[in-house]
Amino acid sequence: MGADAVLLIAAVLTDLDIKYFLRICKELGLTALIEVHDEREMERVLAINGVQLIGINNRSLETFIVDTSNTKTLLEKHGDAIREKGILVVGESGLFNPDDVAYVQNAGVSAVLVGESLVKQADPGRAIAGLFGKELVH
Ligand SMILES: O=P(O)(O)OC[C@@H](O)[C@@H](O)c1c[nH]c2ccccc12
Repeated sequence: MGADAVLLIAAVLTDLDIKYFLRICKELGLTALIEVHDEREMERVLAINGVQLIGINNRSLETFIVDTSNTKTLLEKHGDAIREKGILVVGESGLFNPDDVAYVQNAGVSAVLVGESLVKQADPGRAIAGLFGKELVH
């Protein structure tokens, strides 16, 4: 047992903190998912070397307002730079159905981070399949 990855939230870390944590992660063999919510955070994180995974949080951690178009807006602006660097993007928060997942996928994410819509359901396997528009056959 143990952790495979850590979440580094750009909103609460300085650039120096992020660089320092990235070095520690590398040393420990941990993958760092660096989370951004807005343009400024995205620009800060793109300027840091060695970033492999960026999570775009659709939820503001200040207001808790969720807006999935945040992923689209940030990828429209920074998608080229992200692809050039070979960074993978995770779409985070507010994803409840296959349409939501397809929307962030079309915007350019390679993975999704889902909480609420899965934890509220009794059968997690079925719930994950449902999120991708598939039915689980037991
Ligand atoms: O429950 P949701 O809307 O599916 O969101 C999951 C996840 O993105 C969210 O829990 C999260 C992502 N980054 C965070 C930082 C702090 C607290 C919570 C989060």
